[in-house]
Amino acid sequence: MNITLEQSEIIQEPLHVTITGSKSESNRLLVLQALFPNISLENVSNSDDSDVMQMALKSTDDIVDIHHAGTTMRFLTAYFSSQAGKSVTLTGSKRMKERPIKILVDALRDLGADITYVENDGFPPIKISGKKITQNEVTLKANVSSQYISALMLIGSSLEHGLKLTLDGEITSVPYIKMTLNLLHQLGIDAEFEGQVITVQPKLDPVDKQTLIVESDWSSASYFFSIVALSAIGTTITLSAYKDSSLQGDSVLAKIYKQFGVETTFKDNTITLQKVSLVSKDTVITLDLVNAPDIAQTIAVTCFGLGIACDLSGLHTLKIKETDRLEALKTEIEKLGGHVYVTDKTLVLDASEVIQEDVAIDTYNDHRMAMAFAPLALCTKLRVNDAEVVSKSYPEFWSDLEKIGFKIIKN
Ligand SMILES: O=C(O)C1=C[C@@H](OP(=O)(O)O)[C@@H](O)[C@H](O)C1
Ligand SMILES: C=C(OP(=O)(O)O)C(=O)O
Repeated sequence: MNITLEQSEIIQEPLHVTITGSKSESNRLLVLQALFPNISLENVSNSDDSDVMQMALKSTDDIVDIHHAGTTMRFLTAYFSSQAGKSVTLTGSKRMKERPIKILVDALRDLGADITYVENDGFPPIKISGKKITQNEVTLKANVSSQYISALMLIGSSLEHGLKLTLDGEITSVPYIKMTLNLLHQLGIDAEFEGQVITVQPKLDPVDKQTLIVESDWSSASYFFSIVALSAIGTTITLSAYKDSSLQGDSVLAKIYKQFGVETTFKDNTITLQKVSLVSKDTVITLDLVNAPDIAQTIAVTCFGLGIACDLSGLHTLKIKETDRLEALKTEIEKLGGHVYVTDKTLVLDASEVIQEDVAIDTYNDHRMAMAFAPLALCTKLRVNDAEVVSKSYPEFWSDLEKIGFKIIKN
């Protein structure tokens, strides 16, 4: 489905949006629930990535296709490796077969797991023959994806001797590791993350019966921060359901968007975003996003829409996500008339006055390409190709934009 976004103003009241649960929290908790069925979950994400996680955990098929879902692929690789007697081949989309998994597979093999590559070494699909894992110490490289580390942590307490992970080198996307740690703690699992070492103790007593409520997704909230940043002073949008102390690293948005004149306040599980000041055209937004890689696209496009420069670093993981997000951002912003310079870990955008009208944005099977560019409809008419990609994390994205006044025509 391709769509056209007519140049819009957000005028409809009340400007309130309820966002589905965090897909990162949901996918961790779904794996933990499979290990500890005593727990119940509320506000689980309705994203494709969480749907496919639920489907895979229930599946009795020999082959499980997890499509584009990175966390699902990585978390299930660890989970199925530890399920004695279960044999499964995990596969995914064309892009998933290009997203590396060797660091995780090597770590699991070091622990005694039985995993073989079905097509190309180092990449899905993989065939897993589940085994009882008794070894508990492993070292793995930490600068490629934190998902490998979270995957191991999630199964750690179900292993006979628990786990001791030694992280080699710089650690990327640290808040996601802390999110995993925190969820383990909520279940009463003894786990620590000190320096370069993570330990997870085996859980000998059953986990207490309890309900965990997933906080709504902060990465999804980022598109509304961008919308408010690109709107007139006074524009206000409220989003729910959030917690005052978030486990999601992307909650740093509230601090970052202050620089774009957006004030964030929190009350009763609702965040209120309000445009309170204009941003000077000679502002340069300089940020290291190593802890919040998923909001890089949103921020780059906000800067482009405001006509200001940015200098973003810490982006080395963007090349191995749903698409090469650095190249995709450069191509699409340049189609709109901007100037972007990328390396394999940085993105620099020049300040520019002009935004070309009626450009068709390609989305490269990447939900965040579609959602990050959509707010530009406040500046010009634009088109978005394959707009249905948003369902990977936020299926109601387009209908929520319509609710707040965006004019969307399906082509
Ligand atoms: O653990 C998680 O839920 C995630 C970790 C991050 O990946 P990397 O650690 O590969 O950067 C993030 O980009 C992804 O969207 C979700
Ligand atoms: C990178 C992402 O997801 P994943 O790695 O889980 O596919 C994302 O949602 O931006």
